[in-house]
Amino acid sequence: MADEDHNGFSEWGGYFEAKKSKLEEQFAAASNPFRKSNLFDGISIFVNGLTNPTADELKRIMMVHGGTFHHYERSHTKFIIASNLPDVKVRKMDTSRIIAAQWVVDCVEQNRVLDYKPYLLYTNQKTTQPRLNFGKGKKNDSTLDNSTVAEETELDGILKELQQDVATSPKKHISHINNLSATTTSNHPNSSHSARTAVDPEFLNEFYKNSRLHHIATLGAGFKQYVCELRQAHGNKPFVKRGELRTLLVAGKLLSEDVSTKTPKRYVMHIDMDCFFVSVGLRSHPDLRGLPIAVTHSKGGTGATDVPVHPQANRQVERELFAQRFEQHLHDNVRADKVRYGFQKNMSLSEIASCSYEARAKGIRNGMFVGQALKLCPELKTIPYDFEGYREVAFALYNTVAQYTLNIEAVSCDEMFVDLTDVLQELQVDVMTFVTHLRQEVRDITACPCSAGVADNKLLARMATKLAKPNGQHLLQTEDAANYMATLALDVLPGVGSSITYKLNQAGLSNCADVQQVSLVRLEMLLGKKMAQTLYQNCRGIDPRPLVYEQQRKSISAEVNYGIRFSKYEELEKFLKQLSGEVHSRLIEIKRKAKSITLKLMVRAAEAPVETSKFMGHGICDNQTKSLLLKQSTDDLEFITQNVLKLMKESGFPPNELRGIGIHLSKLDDVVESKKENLIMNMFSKISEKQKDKSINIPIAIPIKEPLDMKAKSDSTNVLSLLKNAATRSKSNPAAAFKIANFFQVTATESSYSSSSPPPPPPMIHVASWADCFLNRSDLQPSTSKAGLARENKRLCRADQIVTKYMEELPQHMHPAIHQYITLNNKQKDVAPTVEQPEKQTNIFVNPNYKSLLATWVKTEAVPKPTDVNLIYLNICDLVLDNQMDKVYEIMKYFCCIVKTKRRNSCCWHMAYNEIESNIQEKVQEILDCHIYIREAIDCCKCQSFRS
Ligand SMILES: Nc1ccn([C@H]2C[C@H](O)[C@@H](COP(=O)(O)OP(=O)(O)OP(=O)(O)O)O2)c(=O)n1
Ligand SMILES: [Mg+2]
Repeated sequence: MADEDHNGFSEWGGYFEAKKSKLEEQFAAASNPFRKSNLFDGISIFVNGLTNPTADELKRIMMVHGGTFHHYERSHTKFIIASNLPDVKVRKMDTSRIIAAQWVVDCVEQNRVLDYKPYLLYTNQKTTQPRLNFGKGKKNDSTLDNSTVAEETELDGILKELQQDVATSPKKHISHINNLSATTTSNHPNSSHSARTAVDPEFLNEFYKNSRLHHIATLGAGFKQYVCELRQAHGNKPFVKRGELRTLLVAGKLLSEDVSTKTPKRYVMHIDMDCFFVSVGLRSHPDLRGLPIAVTHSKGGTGATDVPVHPQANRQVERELFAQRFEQHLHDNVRADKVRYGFQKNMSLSEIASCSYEARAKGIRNGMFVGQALKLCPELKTIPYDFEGYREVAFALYNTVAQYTLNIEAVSCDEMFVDLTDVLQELQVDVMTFVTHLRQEVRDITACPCSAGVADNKLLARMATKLAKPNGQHLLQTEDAANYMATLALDVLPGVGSSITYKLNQAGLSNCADVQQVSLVRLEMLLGKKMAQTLYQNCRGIDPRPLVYEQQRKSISAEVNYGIRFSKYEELEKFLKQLSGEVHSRLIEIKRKAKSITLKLMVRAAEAPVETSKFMGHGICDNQTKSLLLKQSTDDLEFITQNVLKLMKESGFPPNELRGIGIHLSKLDDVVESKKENLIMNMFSKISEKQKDKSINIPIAIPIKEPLDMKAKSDSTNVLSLLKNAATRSKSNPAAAFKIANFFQVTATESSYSSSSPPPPPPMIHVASWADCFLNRSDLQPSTSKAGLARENKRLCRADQIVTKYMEELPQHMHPAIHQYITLNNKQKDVAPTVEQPEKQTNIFVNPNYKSLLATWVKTEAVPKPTDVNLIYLNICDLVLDNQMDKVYEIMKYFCCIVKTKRRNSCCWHMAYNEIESNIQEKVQEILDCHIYIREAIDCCKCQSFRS
């Protein structure tokens, strides 16, 4: 079958081969306890079409009498049981194996295997068309004799008895089953138990080839890496596709709104393939387009609503236990409902990875069990996985976007965020025209539809995609965000899972609209500071998270939660060695070393049935983890394996109680990162060398020539003096001059400067040296991480703004000197920290003694130096960005109180405080779209500082 060649199972003999083997094993496992004889030992049947007895009944007969029932026809299927088959079908078949169902019945009746030839349905006298054999088959299809009926009744009786046994008395059931298993296991040493469990040395390979979660996780991680590589390889080269698009726009082949007059705005796009696995699958099943389709391991049809269930499993018990756990411990009603409706008797527990929108219209959802889905929509068609296809389409999607921009944050194989600001500005194209063009290109290349959402942040862009799906696009305007968010449920927000939803529900908050009505303080009481602040913003559509383009792996793991059935420690040890090898090879692949090893175990819960409803599944488990922090990072297989075995031994769980095992390597060091660090170190050492050289050239104080004709004064170390002097001399802006002069006249009476003082300081702007600064140089240590640097840049821009604003009322002629000051001050900040203490805490308010720091500063300094004012502002700003609004409030309140106690130069401090406060208010407005109310305020008639 063509599909099988591309479905990732080819090495396994193809998807259906794998599936068929599994079903055979399931059948064998389920049959063992029912077995009464080995009459049909070595005989397999496949039932094609309607028969009498029915396929179900024949299946039970085979179970009881040691035969094999094939759900699919296989090359080694001994007999095909049928009553009538279409000619076209028969022509292609080996008719020498097609027999009537009565043969089975007669064999049971006579308790021996009869010659099948008289039961052949066709004789091959004609080569073109086999002739229907009106012999035994026909006669026997018409009625069942009494003995068959009796046999059927007996079989039904056995089954009912077993089921009742199972339902009413778990203990009795288990001992009964154990007895049965003991006999059957000894009779069948090669039973399925070892064939497809983790005991089988081939198991791990096969598991990973078939595990969809493994495939999507690998692809997702792969694309994060891929984006990094593309970005590094691209450098500053132009994007070819932008040129092509420009040509189309110029030629009028693509019509765009005129955007040239619009203010540049940030545009974040979220793009996601529609029912990804289905869309890829439909490329090779075009005839199924428009129908309810699901991708799953299950073949669907009646096979999915009537699966053989291991008699040791107890679906009813398991269903209730699962539901209770989800509801009571995890408050996860979605999953509780999933098991309640999906664990019904004999329904397939295969999960639907993806379903078409036609299936969704019938109530089917991704992740639902196939059995339940078929109850909702019996005509649901299932198609197999096509892992190679997903890879191919995912690459096409990423490559298409990457030809326009590499400002891509990879999310998964079918989903990413893209910052379009830059490409839109360059092409002067309107955002939705661009998105239409891009989506069409993706569709042309992949033959799969995708949807896109656009907004000014990631959260809103993702929400916009929800509005766009399927096969659409949506622009969510910032001004509509809060109203739109109010319509949404809480669990659509990032990081809001079942337990947070539960907590909020308990507090009477059931959706985003409710949360919008609640104060931040109340949310903090409910959820803790960090989550509360995120939720406070998110439910209003505010999301300050930047896009992360170069994502680093933080951990790597290999987990198996299927087929884990050990009886001896040796089997477990062998498997742990194999799994260690697997996780080790993944570590080597990404060229990393790990410092922490964690063993994750799923241990059968005490109350859980020994065998699981899902064939070889994990059932209800308690999760246990054991970790080890190594002295040194390692990528040594032997060392990792030894530690894994040690952790296993320490855990003390018996091998037969394990249902899932995972090895997790974390605290990864990074070859690339350490290279980068070296680069940074080198760069810094070069800078500091340059700085040494430059130190001769860079003056600590820069003489400003005209127009300031002020005399030099060595102790003029702050901008205030400059402001004062400038103000008193300002002629160009009388109003400002008046204001500033007024201010300084007032301060002058209190300060050492007075109108009667000697001539003002010289025309020098002092570059505040670290020694001048009240706070440590290390307090201004910029972070070397990317995020830190980005934040630092933002802070520095802001620092410029505050100084600029601080002095904006100065006459124009002073500006060059001030700019010079800022530039040098920033340069100093950039270089200085690397010379001495390269790693130190950035934010001074992290220090628990920050209040006394503030107090000492205000008390000991005569006037606030701009360096310190900036530092305080920047550090508070960081707290705003980190959503630590309580702390911001606390600091500002305290700062204001202290400033109010200042007697000398009080108005300088008033001005500094007000400057910081108004800038912080601006920042809060920008980020949280609100105003922070600070109870304390400066109320000074001298400098006219009043809260507006
Ligand atoms: N638990 C999961 C999550 C995802 N997938 C696979 C199947 C999906 O097709 C694909 C992409 O996941 P999406 O969440 O994007 O789902 P779809 O693309 O199927 O649907 P939608 O149109 O809602 O995006 O990943 C999976 O197998 N199991
Ligand atoms: Mg998708």
